[in-house]
Amino acid sequence: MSAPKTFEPKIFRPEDDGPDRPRRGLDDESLRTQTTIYRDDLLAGQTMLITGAGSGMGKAAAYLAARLGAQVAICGRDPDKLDTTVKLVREETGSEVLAVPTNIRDPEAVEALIDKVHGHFGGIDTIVNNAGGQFPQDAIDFSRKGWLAVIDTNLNGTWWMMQEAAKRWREIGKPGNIINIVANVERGMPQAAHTCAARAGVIYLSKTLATEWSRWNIRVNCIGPGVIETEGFRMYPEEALARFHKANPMKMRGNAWDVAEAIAYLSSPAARFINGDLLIIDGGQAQWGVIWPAGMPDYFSEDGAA
Ligand SMILES: CCCCCCCCC/C=C/C(=O)SCCNC(=O)CCNC(=O)[C@H](O)C(C)(C)COP(=O)(O)OP(=O)(O)OC[C@H]1O[C@@H](n2cnc3c(N)ncnc32)[C@H](O)[C@@H]1OP(=O)(O)O
Ligand SMILES: NC(=O)C1=CN([C@@H]2O[C@H](COP(=O)(O)OP(=O)(O)OC[C@H]3O[C@@H](n4cnc5c(N)ncnc54)[C@H](OP(=O)(O)O)[C@@H]3O)[C@@H](O)[C@H]2O)C=CC1
Repeated sequence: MSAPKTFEPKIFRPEDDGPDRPRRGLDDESLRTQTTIYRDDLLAGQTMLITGAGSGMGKAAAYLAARLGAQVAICGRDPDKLDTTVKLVREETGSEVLAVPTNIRDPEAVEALIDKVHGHFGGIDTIVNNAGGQFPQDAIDFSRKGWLAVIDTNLNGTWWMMQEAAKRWREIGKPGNIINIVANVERGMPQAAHTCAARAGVIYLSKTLATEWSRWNIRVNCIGPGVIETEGFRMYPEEALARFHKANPMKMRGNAWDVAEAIAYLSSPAARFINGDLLIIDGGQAQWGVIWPAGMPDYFSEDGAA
């Protein structure tokens, strides 16, 4: 008879696993060597604003966009992280990225950001709402502040960006393209209920706006990543991370480049007739597995109580 298990998830803070955790995700050296199927000038003449681009998928997307000829503006809260993207792009492409430290939760700061990018580049063609995140916890234990932080970042912050961008596009009579990075939430996700609520909100907001805003030639689409190995993995305990890839039938983790290439596609002329859609990039996780971002409680294990 197997020994009884005692695992119950508890609050996990990124520092709990110690300072020596492996750094995850594509580092600058790996980004520099990524290849792409796209032609060099695919995005030439286009200006893109990418949020949360000091790390992870946002950084990869900014770098790829610049490589494909786009003018790129980025934001995030931490200016030092943004600087690493500016430096990478400058060294690899010779282009200057406009970095504007901004908290997307602050609607006035978002308005100023849109103003600044318009002023600097003379317009914006594509906005990528990638900034976001959450912490893993059973919903019943969410603090009020924690719930509000996740909803405010992922739902409200994304909305402020969309509305400010669209108001400007309507005002100047120019077309627009919005790409929202959400998550694969179709079947919900235990220990991530706050983010599921926010992301589902963004998905259905996007589908609605794709209709309302088509009269101004503004397209709105979402990308739903599954398990994509990035710096963001620090938010999860090692024990949970060790199982993440088992949630998809390919039993692998995607990387930031997988998502960056999808962003480039949705930004390109090839996507001109795609509107209101959700592109899932998850290796088939939606049809197959489940993730427990804080670790699976005994109750749900095969030999757990039921
Ligand atoms: C998409 C797929 C789904 C998750 C499924 C996972 C599978 C897919 C793999 C990866 C998915 C990813 O998204 S990876 C990307 C992850 N990247 C990120 O999450 C980066 C950005 N995240 C954040 O900034 C934070 O997590 C977030 C809470 C959203 C905002 O933080 P802020 O800095 O504004 O706020 P804080 O001051 O830190 O926290 C505010 C309150 O939130 C609560 N709080 C914060 N951290 C907490 C913690 N670890 N455990 C409990 N509670 C916590 C506390 O009540 C805090 O108040 P006090 O008690 O007073 O402090
Ligand atoms: N990695 C994965 O498997 C998955 C990720 N996602 C989502 O994809 C997006 C990118 O994640 P990923 O690259 O993995 O993780 P990262 O943590 O590397 O990236 C998230 C970025 O968002 C920025 N950010 C967070 N809050 C704010 C804010 N209030 N204002 C402005 N910027 C903010 C962060 O920068 P700073 O701290 O400087 O503000 C950070 O650079 C996130 O929305 C994430 O939740 C969804 C599904 C799966």
